[in-house]
Amino acid sequence: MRYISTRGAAPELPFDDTMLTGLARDGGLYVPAAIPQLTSAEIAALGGLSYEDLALRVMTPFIGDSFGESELTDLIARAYSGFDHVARAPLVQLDTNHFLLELFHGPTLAFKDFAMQLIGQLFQAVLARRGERVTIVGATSGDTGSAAIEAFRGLDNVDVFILFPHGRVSEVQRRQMTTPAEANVHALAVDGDFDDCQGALKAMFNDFAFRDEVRLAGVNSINWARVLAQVVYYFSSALSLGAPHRPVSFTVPTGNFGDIFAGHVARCMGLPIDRLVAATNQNDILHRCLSGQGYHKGQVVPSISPSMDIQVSSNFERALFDAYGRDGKAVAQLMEELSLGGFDVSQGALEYLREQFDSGRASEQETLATIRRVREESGELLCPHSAVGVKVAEELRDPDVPMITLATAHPAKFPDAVEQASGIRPPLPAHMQDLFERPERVTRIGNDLGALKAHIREHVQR
Ligand SMILES: Cc1ncc(COP(=O)(O)O)c(C=O)c1O
Ligand SMILES: N[C@@H](CCOP(=O)(O)O)C(=O)O
Repeated sequence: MRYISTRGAAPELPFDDTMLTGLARDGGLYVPAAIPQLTSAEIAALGGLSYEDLALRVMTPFIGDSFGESELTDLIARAYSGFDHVARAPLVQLDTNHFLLELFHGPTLAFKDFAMQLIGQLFQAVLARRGERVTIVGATSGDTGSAAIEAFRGLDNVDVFILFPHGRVSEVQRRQMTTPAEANVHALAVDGDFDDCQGALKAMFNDFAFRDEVRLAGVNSINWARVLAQVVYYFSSALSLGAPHRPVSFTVPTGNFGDIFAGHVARCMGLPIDRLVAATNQNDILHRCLSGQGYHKGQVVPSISPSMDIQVSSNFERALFDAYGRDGKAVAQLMEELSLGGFDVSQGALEYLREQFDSGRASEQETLATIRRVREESGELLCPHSAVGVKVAEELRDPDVPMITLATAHPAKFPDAVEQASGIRPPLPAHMQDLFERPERVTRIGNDLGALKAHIREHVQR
């Protein structure tokens, strides 16, 4: 399996190099040169497997010979051993034909653990094999950062620097990032929003001298391995509800477009998915774009679902690559226009995108009302991101097709919003009970690329 860049001007790579490289050297994102296909009979044969066995079967065609089967089996087993639910991604029923896919049973209580716990294992295996070390820099609106720190804390051959927007993550999220004591963990509170953090990260990748000097690696969904690991739970949940004999739909709380893009990949592999719905909060650039209004940046507005407070949605580039017939030059041109404020999508590309993705948005009041109502009606306590998903799913779903809404985080990560909506303050699980007593270690830093690079150079362990 070879990987190519969405901007068409970077070297093709195998899976392991793609994973270590992160952003392609032409500024694009890596995607498989061709998506592996499964027949209906092959999908049916995946029914009843454990999550780990399913992960092996779904991911192997993308990984090629970068890892042997027994090594990969072992790494997958280690990745998911810290989850607190034997099904890893259990489904619960909310209503007739409406299901919630609980993706928050990993160590940091968000869907990011599915990919990050695995990537932690894959990185360690490749770095040990090659005798290399890397500097991971990540941008986060709250959940990627804590998941990355959890996956890489204490490793000898990795430093991890996490850029998060100061004052714009929940207190639980912040403490998850600032309380680990390991010397290789560096939490940086940036005076800016998530787009500033992600912009700085991409600029670091595009500065080849810096990139090569610190041996920069990325674990945001820039990294194809992140998207790949997330494809698995689309299969596990659809199989539970009768795939491939019965199509299902998904609604995905969306910000950086990585999670829903994983659903798109599952569908391209042959999983019968009827609708893939992107649900946004008031930062609704994706919903506006899919509604035909072009992709034009505005200000990021803080919300009660802070992990989705994003305007420049990184993985949308992967969808645009497909929408523009895999024309890297066309995508590079669009990204150039985006750096100046935005772009209009051509008619043909828009038709493709609208065939693949539906969309909707939830306001702050609608999100709060959904948390309250779902709690009363079903007993399920939603985090605000999952509530955005449920609200949009209820609006758009076809009653005859099972709808699966992704519950992307545990409500205890956002206790203020959940309490405001429901009157219930969700307790942290046992392993995080003392989170508020642990000492914090964080560097406040300006939204300044030079200062960020200087800080990383100074603190990286050589
Ligand atoms: C809890 C939560 N829900 C939803 C999202 C949006 O996911 P994506 O950025 O993959 O669209 C995020 C951030 O990624 C998140 O942390
Ligand atoms: N919501 C994310 C933003 C970064 O997304 P990623 O999937 O590209 O890592 C977060 O919680 O940090």
